[in-house]
Amino acid sequence: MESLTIIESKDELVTKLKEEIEKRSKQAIKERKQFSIGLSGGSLVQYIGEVIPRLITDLEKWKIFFCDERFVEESNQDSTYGCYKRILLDGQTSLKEEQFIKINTKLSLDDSARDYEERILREFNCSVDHVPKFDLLVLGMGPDGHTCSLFPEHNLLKEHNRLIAAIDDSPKPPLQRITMTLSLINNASCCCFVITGESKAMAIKQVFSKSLDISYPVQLIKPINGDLIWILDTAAAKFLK
Ligand SMILES: O=C1O[C@H](COP(=O)(O)O)[C@@H](O)[C@H](O)[C@H]1O
Repeated sequence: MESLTIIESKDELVTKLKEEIEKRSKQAIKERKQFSIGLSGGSLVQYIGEVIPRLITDLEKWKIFFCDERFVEESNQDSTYGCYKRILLDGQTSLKEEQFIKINTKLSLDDSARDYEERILREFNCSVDHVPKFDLLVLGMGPDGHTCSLFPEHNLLKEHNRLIAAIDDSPKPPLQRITMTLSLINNASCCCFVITGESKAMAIKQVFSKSLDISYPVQLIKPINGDLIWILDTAAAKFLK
């Protein structure tokens, strides 16, 4: 199933995202007693920070992963985990640090990517030849059509062997990052994009024109056996009819 919702205000966005997360978490917890969610960084952090404290869900059963992460210490303002930690831990919610599966920045970049992949496999009780199935990945998009740390025309778009990969030449700072690859992302039960702001409008127009001439990484997100949800604000959707 693919759906598109265009929202008028931040309150409406938070409500829509809350509905999706609540629905998916209830179903996963009912079926498997655990909910696995992957979060992105950037502008999404503020929305997730408003959604999670309002959710009716069993937060204890959550495992939170990162769709991509900047390879910096968590005290650095670029750290996605660091941003979530400041708004979700320290008493704002009942979430605990152990529920976050995060990268180890004490290792080298490549070892950290391998270590993060192994941790994910362990959390899902998967062997190396099985691809974990996340219940929900919440994704963003940059004005250049990148998602996670998968950038236009980058070699990582052709990575089929790894579930997690390192990038040390990111066109958007910081240079070093760790990201889910397309194989892992497209195996999720649901990929939900949250895209806001006028700077994304041209890329959105081209993505929805389904033109084969343009190749944005977001166009490669097609869950094999799952749902694809687009939540856009009116600014990002301004060229859509
Ligand atoms: O660098 C990143 O950018 C994308 C998009 O961020 P936004 O601020 O334009 O929404 C984000 O989804 C990704 O996680 C992040 O590392």
